[in-house]
Amino acid sequence: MSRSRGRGFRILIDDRKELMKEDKMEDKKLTFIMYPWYAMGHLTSFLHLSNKLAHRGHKIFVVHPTNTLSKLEKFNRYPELINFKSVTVPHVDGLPLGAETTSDVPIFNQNLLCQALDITLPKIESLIQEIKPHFIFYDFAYWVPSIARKYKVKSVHYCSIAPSSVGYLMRGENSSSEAEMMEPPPGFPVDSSIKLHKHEARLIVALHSMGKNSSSSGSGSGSGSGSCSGSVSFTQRLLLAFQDGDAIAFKTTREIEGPYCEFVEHKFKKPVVLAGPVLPEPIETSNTEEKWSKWLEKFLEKTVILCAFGSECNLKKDQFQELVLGLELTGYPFFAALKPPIEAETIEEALPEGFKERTQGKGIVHSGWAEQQLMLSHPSVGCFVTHCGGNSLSEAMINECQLVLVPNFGDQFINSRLFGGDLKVGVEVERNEENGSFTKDGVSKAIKMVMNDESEEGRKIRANRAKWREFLLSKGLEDSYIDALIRKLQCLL
Ligand SMILES: C[C@@H]1O[C@H](OP(=O)(O)OP(=O)(O)OC[C@H]2O[C@@H](n3ccc(=O)[nH]c3=O)[C@H](O)[C@@H]2O)[C@H](O)[C@H](O)[C@H]1O
Repeated sequence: MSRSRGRGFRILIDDRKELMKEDKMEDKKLTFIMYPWYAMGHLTSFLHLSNKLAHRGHKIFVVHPTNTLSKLEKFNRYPELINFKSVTVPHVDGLPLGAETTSDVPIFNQNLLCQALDITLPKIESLIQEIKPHFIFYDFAYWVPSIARKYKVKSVHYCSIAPSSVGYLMRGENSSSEAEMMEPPPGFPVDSSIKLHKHEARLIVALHSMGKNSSSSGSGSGSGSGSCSGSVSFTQRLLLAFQDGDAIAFKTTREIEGPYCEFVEHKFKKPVVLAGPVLPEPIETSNTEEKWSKWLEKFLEKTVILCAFGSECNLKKDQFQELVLGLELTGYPFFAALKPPIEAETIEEALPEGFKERTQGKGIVHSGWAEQQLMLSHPSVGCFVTHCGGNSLSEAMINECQLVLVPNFGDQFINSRLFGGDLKVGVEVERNEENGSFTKDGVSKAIKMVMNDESEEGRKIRANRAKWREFLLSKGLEDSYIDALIRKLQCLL
């Protein structure tokens, strides 16, 4: 009897002994420490996986920024097995006072947040000594594997960024030019639609050089010696994080990103294990969400446009205004959860002239946090205008809303090409090639295309969207991936 247990892990089982050994292994309950990068998109991603592991009786300790616990507790479906371990972010010169996650820090200063987390090394080491886990799942903290090895703990880089993004963006220490970054790296999957526009490549090259030659309060020398270096650049950090662990895990499926996973496995010469779709568990509604749910109920099914740009994105004021004017231009009701634009203190002062009056009762631009998972599942929501953050896309894909893609930074560009190009489950808003700006007409056009355009392209996108949603929700898919992941992890022990 042969049983495929996931990519590249095919075993011909020809006797009960082998099955008995395997079943015995599956009974072994594991203990994990989860140490995510302090970004909401990463914190929620690690928690979603923790729920799947806890569902199978494994024990998990999740390291989190102290004051963000209130936003995270609601995701914990197994409080008897998933324990939060608060590790406060030390202050580093240049970080806003009290900064805890990427949403508190301007994007090009986030290397300071990296350096602040580097200072938590001794705390993480003492957690490993105290908890004695089988595994530590880590993120950007490239020094975790060297610490884990001291205590014979296996380390897995659980990457919240998709393999297509890792394969495309991680080019090596010597930063690529804009022209090189516009094209895929050598050996990239041939039928991939992923390329970068000029303005996107420019931002990526700037991101990769973030933190280069920065003096810092981090301590010790490079990885491998159980300490960390304060002057490591963002690129070096990510490369080390991929190179030094015992395995790399992604939240994706072979069916969607198999060729990209193989490219990454070959590039880093490291086992790549897949957690599958890691579908978010339903979360409890709160009073605030009740209020928004009642507002949404006023409208016909699948007619409201939901717009949210994640926990980090601050648009420039002119783009913020083009976005909300584009929502208005469609004539559909809309709910936008956006952070105030860079040049404004509040959403109010950033809204275009007369906008509030014109959209009274039909449109809301909400400043701050709205439970996106709940909003996406509401029957009135028919379209999701997203910045293409990894979690936002996976949360949207299991709901019925159509997708309009407005990537802003980093891996969001690659996610947008993957969903709008390879999978064709959504449409990208047209951008100015030189500076990447979009217009209200472009926003409105993209929304109408996916919502009601009877063109061949509109129909094709809606059909693909339904097909991939059905695949991700198919019975047994998620369990098969999580069970295969656990088996592969047990083989690492
Ligand atoms: C992996 C990486 O996470 C980062 O985080 P970011 O917060 O931007 O986006 P998401 O991953 O969508 O994560 C955002 C998470 O916050 C939730 N949310 C956000 C805003 C809000 O008002 N209410 C909510 O509930 C949302 O439901 C999702 O779970 C970067 O984008 C990066 O590009 C992405 O690939």
